[in-house]
Amino acid sequence: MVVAKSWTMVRHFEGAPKPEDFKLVNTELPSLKDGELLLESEFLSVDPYIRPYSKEKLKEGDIILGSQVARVVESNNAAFPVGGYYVAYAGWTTHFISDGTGLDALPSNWPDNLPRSLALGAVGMPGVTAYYGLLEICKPKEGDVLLVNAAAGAVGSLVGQIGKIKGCKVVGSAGSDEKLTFLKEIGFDEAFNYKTVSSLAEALKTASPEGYDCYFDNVGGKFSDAALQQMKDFGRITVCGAISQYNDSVPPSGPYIQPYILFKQLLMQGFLVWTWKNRYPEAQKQLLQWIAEGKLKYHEHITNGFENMPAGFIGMLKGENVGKAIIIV
Ligand SMILES: NC(=O)C1=CN([C@@H]2O[C@H](COP(=O)(O)OP(=O)(O)OC[C@H]3O[C@@H](n4cnc5c(N)ncnc54)[C@H](OP(=O)(O)O)[C@@H]3O)[C@@H](O)[C@H]2O)C=CC1
Ligand SMILES: CCCCCCC/C=C/C=O
Repeated sequence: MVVAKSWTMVRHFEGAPKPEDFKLVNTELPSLKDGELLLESEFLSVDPYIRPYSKEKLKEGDIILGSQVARVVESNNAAFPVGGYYVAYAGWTTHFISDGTGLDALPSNWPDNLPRSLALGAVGMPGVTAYYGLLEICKPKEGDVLLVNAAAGAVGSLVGQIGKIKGCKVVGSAGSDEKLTFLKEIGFDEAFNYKTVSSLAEALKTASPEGYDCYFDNVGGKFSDAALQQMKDFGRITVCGAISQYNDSVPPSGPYIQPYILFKQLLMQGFLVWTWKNRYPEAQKQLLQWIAEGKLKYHEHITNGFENMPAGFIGMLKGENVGKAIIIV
């Protein structure tokens, strides 16, 4: 008999998630039926979307939302042999039974020397987000100036590097000086700490006095209010995330942005990676190639131990991570 350990939601989050919002439960899993397989999580992902999506998708007592790279340890389904690795959205759990629905095999050309955890990061959902969110909405051209915030994180660090590959000048903002050093190491031209600058408007002007052609927004809120005013005419904006607002229970009122969009003739579009689900392989192939060529660097922020998963999640939301936040079971 296999016992699955799972993190469940004690109560809906109010404000920032807290350790007491999570409860670890043990569940004995039943024997497999025909067509079923048992998987064991190897790496789990903690992502910002868990905070906003929990409200609509979970009820109290449910397993927390999330994805993992998991190995088949027992199988009654010939299509999923023992030893195979898959990305699943089974939530925060060490073991789970599946009939194969929704399991995504790692790309077939996965190099032996690459950690499988990258299937949750640079070659997974965040990588695909950076790839299509930047290339299909911002449509960067050689010589464009690109701005990205939460720049040292999973998505932002890839957006900046893809911008460099496409010939942009890249400006990033992040929340610590350690992160600014990281951004310079991976090729950002300019970087500033949004927590310590005296004025966001001045920091944006100093980093690019001529303004910005492309803005990849992971943060929203006051940062976006300032960034919109620094856009060049006909600038393109990908609204990928709004992490500064995920803990708000009442939407804050901000400046009304229509005049900036109107008089600068900006293009601003929301992006959800699920819309690109059938084009994952194409992006993953290119991301793997850039990694192999040394053009795309990845960094992971590892939390060891399934029991530390809430701390890893809370820490990521607070900005403790450089690169992709990963839990090793
Ligand atoms: N639309 C889509 O399909 C997808 C959207 N996303 C979005 O992209 C964004 C980045 O996700 P991901 O790369 O996985 O996460 P990150 O690895 O970037 O981790 C989150 C980061 O957000 C920053 N942050 C937290 N609170 C604030 C705040 N109040 N103001 C500014 N920055 C803050 C922190 O960095 P710092 O130290 O710099 O503050 C933290 O490290 C999120 O908004 C997420 O929701 C992600 C995947 C798919
Ligand atoms: C229930 C799974 C939701 C995955 C959402 C991926 C898009 C992310 C949006 C914001 O972070």
